[in-house]
Amino acid sequence: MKILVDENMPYVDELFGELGQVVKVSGRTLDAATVADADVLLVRSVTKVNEALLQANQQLRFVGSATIGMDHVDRDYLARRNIPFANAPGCNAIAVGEFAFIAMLELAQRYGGRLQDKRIAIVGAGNTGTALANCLAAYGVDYRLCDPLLAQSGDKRAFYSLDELLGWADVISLHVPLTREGAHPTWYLFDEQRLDKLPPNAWLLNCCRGEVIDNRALIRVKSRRADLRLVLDVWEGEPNPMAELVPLVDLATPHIAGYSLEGKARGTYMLYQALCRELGITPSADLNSLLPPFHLAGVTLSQNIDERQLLGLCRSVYDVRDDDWVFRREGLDGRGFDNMRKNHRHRREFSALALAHTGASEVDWLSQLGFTGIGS
Ligand SMILES: NC(=O)c1ccc[n+]([C@@H]2O[C@H](COP(=O)([O-])OP(=O)(O)OC[C@H]3O[C@@H](n4cnc5c(N)ncnc54)[C@H](O)[C@@H]3O)[C@@H](O)[C@H]2O)c1
Ligand SMILES: O=C(O)[C@H](O)[C@H](O)COP(=O)(O)O
Repeated sequence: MKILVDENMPYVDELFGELGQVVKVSGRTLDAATVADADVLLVRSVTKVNEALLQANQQLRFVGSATIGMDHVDRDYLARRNIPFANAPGCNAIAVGEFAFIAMLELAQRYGGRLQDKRIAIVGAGNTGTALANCLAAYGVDYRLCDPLLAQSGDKRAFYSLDELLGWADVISLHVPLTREGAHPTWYLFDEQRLDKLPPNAWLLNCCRGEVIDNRALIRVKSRRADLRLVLDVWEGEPNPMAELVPLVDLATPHIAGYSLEGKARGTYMLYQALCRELGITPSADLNSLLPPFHLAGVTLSQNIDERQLLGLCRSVYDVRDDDWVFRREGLDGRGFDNMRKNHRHRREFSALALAHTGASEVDWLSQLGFTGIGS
């Protein structure tokens, strides 16, 4: 069985090696001829999976995408051809939630004031939005959710309209899929008109898909609104972000908000489980054994920590300023953008760091934030 895999998917040899011959390819440039004799195709978000890619292949048994987003996959076409498909919902939700939380702590530190005093609007309350909400709740930050689809579906949480939240929030964090149809499409959800309604001194974070914000309009609005603070992990026109936009952004990264080692491992593992199901095999590999140990054995806290110290703790797990710095230097063209993503292996989740305390400090809320608590 030939298993064609995007080269940016870690742990494929360990997980799929026993199921067939693993062949690694560039997902960005994958073509129909290369896919023609594959039995299994495993992609990431940069591969458009559609008729053009698959028409020469008559033997494909399974397509998997190690991502949450599915806007790159023509699922109707796969269904018409009876090709089973799986993605990895939730695999990198914790990574995205922690990324947005850390970015907010960075902005608070950079511009004064405390994150704890801000009001946060989370637009899209699915896996990643909820992961951010969990971080904010653990730290005691006031947040509200906007998700008309979940509101209609009977989700019992309190929901607000986007316009209500634009009148309430200091910070807006975007966590929606990219959709062009339906009652609540998200393509250019933040067009110029809506960007103009951002409250004074607002922070706007986009960790979902670049095209949820009209990036040209954002350049125009930001050029006349110096008060706005921007965190962009995703860009219209990836892998070529608009060069004029990057200097206007406080924290700029190349679509790596979900790129914790844990998140990537979970993504590959979820596809491994799905393929095993499809083949009628019991999965034998263990997810936890894939991850390397964290470089810090643990941290002992001797007193309660303030926001600056919390940021220090978060930075010891993942320092977003490193990625921002490299991105501005190397990531601005397509090759640099993709290279940075391909070589991105340094980030862990809060759970990698074990926290002990001496008794004088309170660490329960840090466990809720995601750190591993090991008591006193
Ligand atoms: N930057 C990254 O590395 C990264 C990582 C993971 C996911 N993503 C992107 O983020 C998106 C969200 O991920 P998720 O795991 O939270 O997905 P999800 O499907 O769990 O949640 C998305 C939520 O958005 C809601 N929604 C849809 N349209 C909306 C609208 N117009 N207004 C408000 N809410 C709306 C949906 O009802 C859903 O609850 C993914 O589709 C993917 O494109 C990016
Ligand atoms: O949708 C997702 O899961 C994320 O956007 C994911 O992190 C994208 O990463 P990629 O597949 O492009 O490597």
